[in-house]
Amino acid sequence: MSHQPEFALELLDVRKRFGKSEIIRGAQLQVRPGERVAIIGPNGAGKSTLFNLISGRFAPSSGEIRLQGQRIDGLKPYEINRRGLSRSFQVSNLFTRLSVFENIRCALLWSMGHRYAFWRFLADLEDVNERADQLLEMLHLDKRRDVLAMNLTYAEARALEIGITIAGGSSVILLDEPTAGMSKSETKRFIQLIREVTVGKTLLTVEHDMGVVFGLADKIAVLVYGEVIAFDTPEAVRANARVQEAYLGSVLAEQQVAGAHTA
Ligand SMILES: Nc1ncnc2c1ncn2[C@@H]1O[C@H](COP(=O)(O)OP(=O)(O)OP(=O)(O)O)[C@@H](O)[C@H]1O
Repeated sequence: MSHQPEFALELLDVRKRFGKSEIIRGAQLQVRPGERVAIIGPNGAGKSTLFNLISGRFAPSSGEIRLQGQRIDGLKPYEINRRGLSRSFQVSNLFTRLSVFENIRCALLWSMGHRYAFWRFLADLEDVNERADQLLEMLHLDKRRDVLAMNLTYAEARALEIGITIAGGSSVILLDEPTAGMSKSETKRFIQLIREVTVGKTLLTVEHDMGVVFGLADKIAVLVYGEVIAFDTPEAVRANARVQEAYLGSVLAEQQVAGAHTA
């Protein structure tokens, strides 16, 4: 039995400069296995940059990033993926001319191709179709199995995208604004779907919609000017005076006003 590290993902004094400006300024974060974490913060706080650092698109200027206790900072995105971290792709990265089933099958084959020796790969090939169908059922896409990806509704395409992200069996999943562009009822269903398909996994999302944040996250990380100023349960973050002042007070007020107008 391999022992499980205390943290699935750790950021230790992570910094990132672009030219002269330091965008991530000593970010700290310790995420336990199985936690669902939403990263929130004002525009330009560095949320996307943080995701790009974790997934290996950028290397940090200094600091450490650890996945299951092992350093991953400076590794290439595919190497980080191989170690068990998967980031959602944009809808446009679906194979639009392949069916839903074929998209999932490709994701499974791709992940197996680099994880297994060739003889093992051949043996496992027989299981792939079955596993693809299981995933489609979980995603509630089984009835859309043979539809071309280009003919899916927006919400279905986002579900397929999440299926592709989790297909490889990664234990840490990064989702960038998973419900962006969805209606209120689609969003509600989609949060439930994300909860179902990520059971047992560690989940990080970047999210602007506070309804999604409070519906999905066990913990919230508040990023302001490249620093994590709070990392706690939704209730504690909501009550945190520093967060209220820096960010959440105004956002919640705005979203309540917006909600009142659309209600
Ligand atoms: N490759 C880059 N080169 C130079 N500056 C960059 C680069 N990427 C991001 N930045 C700058 O870093 C800052 C933070 O951007 P980032 O997109 O990470 O913020 P964010 O919190 O995701 O914002 P939003 O909520 O608006 O998406 C911005 O000022 C942005 O201009």
